[in-house]
Amino acid sequence: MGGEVQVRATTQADHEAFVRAALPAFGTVPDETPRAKQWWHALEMDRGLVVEDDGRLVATTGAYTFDLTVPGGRQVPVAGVTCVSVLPTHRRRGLFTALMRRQVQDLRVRGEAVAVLLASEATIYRRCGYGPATTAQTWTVETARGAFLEPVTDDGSLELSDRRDAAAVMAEVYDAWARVRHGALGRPARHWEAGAGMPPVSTEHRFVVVHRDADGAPDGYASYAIHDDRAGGNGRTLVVDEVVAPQERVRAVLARYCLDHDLVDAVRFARVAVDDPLRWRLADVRAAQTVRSTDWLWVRLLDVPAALVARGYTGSGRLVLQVEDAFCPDLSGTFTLDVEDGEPKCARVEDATPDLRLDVADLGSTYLGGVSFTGLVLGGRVTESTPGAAALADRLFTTSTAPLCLSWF
Ligand SMILES: CC(=O)SCCNC(=O)CCNC(=O)[C@H](O)C(C)(C)COP(=O)(O)OP(=O)(O)OC[C@H]1O[C@@H](n2cnc3c(N)ncnc32)[C@H](O)[C@@H]1OP(=O)(O)O
Repeated sequence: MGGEVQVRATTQADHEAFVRAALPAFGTVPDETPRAKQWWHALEMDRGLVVEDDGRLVATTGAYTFDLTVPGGRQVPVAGVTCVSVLPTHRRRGLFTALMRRQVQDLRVRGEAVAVLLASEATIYRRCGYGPATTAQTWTVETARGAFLEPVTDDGSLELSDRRDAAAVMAEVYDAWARVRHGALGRPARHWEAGAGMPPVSTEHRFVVVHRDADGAPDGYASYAIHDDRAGGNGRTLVVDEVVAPQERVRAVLARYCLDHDLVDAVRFARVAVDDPLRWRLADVRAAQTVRSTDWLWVRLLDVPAALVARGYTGSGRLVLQVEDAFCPDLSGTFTLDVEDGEPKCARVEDATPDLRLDVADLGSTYLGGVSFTGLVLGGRVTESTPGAAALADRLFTTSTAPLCLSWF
């Protein structure tokens, strides 16, 4: 293949070829993947893009239609970019770049102000304007050190179920949680139905303990499996995929259930926020060991004013932001952000002197309130032209709890 890279949109008829083209880049074989792990059944083929070489698909990308909960509580429609792949035989010829350019154009035409993704490598996506906006941690707590400082009061009840029987209740509780947690992505019904994702969305077996309030309404769940590695000297570990409950007290009840489980030496909590309050419940504040900490959701603003007015802020203030977007130069510009009692107005301006100069990827990092402007100034990413502008931006943008995304896509 030579000349300009030709990108074309997919249809449903491309589904099998798309999957067969995308999976080798990740080292996965479709025919050998158990049904419970076949996440590709929820792909939206009317949103896919591919490159062909001699009639064969050699590069792919797709997008899911999600809602993202932003600071202030609105749920904003976003593109969940996925399946970015180039066959190993066709790398470093600009196919990825061509796909991502076309995708950004398509998403803007659809009117999506924000795109998000989970990055396989941290070095790929900044060039396309994405910045890391949430962090996911994994904590291990030895059950012998897992006592709480104070008991958690509860007038509800717990019921043990599994992924198959509890799916409808999990979807309901998850939706209630996602509506109140900034950084959360909605989980469309077709993802649960197709088992598209990682546990507990995939249909692999999981124990699911459901919490019900005093009236019997479900208001929390924990999904987990127990790994037995006594032969390897590591004992039994209860591995929690997610503890989901809109109320923190109910999350604590579910965490207590996991820590009290019989015949378990340690509990591993996956997808935990950096500031998860579980740490403060524990009598031994060193008991929760962070065994992994990684960037999770990456954010790319496709329409700066629309994205900035979609979220809420804290207090009042005025900033002029000069945003550089090398990947989409026509999106570069200077914008005023006027916030009054948390409510924003944002406009593109031609002649204002900027308070902060930053790359669109860095604005993406700050969008959900989990990354501070001050940190980015100190790290050499953001230029502060007006003294105190980064501190003002932090007061406006930063949220009192860290954003959290539990989705895998
Ligand atoms: C949301 C998701 O789907 S995450 C999954 C991403 N996909 C994967 O990890 C699968 C394995 N990797 C791949 O399929 C490919 O290597 C891709 C998609 C990452 C890159 O595809 P390519 O077509 O080779 O990229 P392309 O030729 O457009 O490169 C553009 C630039 O990015 C750089 N680049 C490409 N891949 C990487 C990488 N993994 N790390 C750092 N830089 C990279 C190139 O060097 C090039 O830089 P330059 O413009 O300075 O010369």
